[in-house]
Amino acid sequence: MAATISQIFYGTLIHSLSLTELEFIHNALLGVDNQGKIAFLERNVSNEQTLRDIIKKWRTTEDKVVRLTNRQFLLPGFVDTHTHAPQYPNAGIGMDLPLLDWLNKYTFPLEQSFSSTKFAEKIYPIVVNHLLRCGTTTAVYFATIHLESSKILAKVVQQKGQRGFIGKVNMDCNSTETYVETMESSVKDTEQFVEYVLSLKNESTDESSLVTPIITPRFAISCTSKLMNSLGEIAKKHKIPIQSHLSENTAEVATVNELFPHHADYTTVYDHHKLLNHRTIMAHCIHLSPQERKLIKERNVGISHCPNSNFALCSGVCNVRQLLDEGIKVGLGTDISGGFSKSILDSIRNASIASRVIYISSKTNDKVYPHLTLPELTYLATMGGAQLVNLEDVIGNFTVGKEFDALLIDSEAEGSSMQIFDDIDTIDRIFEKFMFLGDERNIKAVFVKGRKVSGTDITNLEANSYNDYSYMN
Ligand SMILES: O=c1[nH]c(=O)c2nc[nH]c2[nH]1
Ligand SMILES: [Zn+2]
Repeated sequence: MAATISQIFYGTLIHSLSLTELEFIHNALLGVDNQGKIAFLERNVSNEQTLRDIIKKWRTTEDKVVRLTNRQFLLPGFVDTHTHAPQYPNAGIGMDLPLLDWLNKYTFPLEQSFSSTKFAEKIYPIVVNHLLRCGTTTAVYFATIHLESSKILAKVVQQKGQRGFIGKVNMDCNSTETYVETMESSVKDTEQFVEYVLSLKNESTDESSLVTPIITPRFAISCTSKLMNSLGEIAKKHKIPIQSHLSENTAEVATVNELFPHHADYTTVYDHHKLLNHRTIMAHCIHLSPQERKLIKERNVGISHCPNSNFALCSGVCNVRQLLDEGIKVGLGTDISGGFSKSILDSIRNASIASRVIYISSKTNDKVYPHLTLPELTYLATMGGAQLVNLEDVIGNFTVGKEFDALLIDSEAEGSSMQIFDDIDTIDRIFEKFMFLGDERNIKAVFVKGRKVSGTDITNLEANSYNDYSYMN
């Protein structure tokens, strides 16, 4: 029996077919079923009769059709593969220090405030709302060491309908006196947290299946060997993902080498504790040796590239071209508040600039690393991220059968900072302008699994202009 169609979009769709192939589908007719899945995608539906025939074939009605203007298009939702929800109040401050000092001065004191569940209840809904507004349909979150506040983040993500991977942070050494756990409590609380998030999945509402627990040793400096071993076991037992930081800053790498002198390198420390596998996401990975990259590739670990953070904390410039050439999975992350922006559009722009820095400095060398192209940047923000969270068969582009995580982009939204010129700007130019000049004002609606989770009324796109700034409050 044919699926029940709940919504149909008619207009331009833009998505990645592969790392290098960006597809523009003009006069596309895309149907979403009542399970939030893409039921059909017809190309070049250029006349009304064909449109009506297709609608009839799917036993649905024309009132389900949302007609995009020729200044609008659909994009797959963005995947933020690395961000710290509790650090959001610090976004935009504290760029005067390198990583380890920055953690001690700015980050740990703020994270410690989440010992108060009241504080978590106040901050986390704002974070999730703002990320959704920016088009982040899937986010991979670090919370803090606190069990109850971490549960609140998971619950908020679930309630707001975002696809989320939520980690209670683990730290049992080398922190401040007040922001640290014992090994035993860290393991116990992590087990409880995992059970809680898995139980959210089993609730009967539809959106409940969108949250997943992720094991989150902060980094090797703040975890004892015993703790890392236990966390590897918990991840294995529940078949759940793992996230951490790796090789972000040279002082961090030197400290890890001092703390774990029996291991060949930083990557091997995690490998020894069974923390590297196809479900692992490692943020940064700027200063990896060739042997470390080989191990990352062998274990099929994904790397979250967070260029804003890498520039802001002066950590270094990651050679993403080299990682891609070596067949390593890469996605983009905002890394709030190491990175000062909450938007994956900003990650796209900084990834572009970082790749140009690498290209410029490689031009005089034997090995030249070409900078990332627009199709590659689009892929990293959508399909690349989907790969990191092992959802490449579920989200990331508009393949029939996938779930509809999408953004409705309006290049002429009210207050938009993109300038469109009628006689010059074709849709491919408009798309490129959006990627480099657009912002959340241009993101008219955000869908996760077919459900609108952010944005304005889309029933009459010609008539409605975007003027809802309520999220600013
Ligand atoms: O950018 C970062 N942000 C953090 O919070 C962190 N903790 C360890 N290493 C880190 N890097
Ligand atoms: Zn981080």
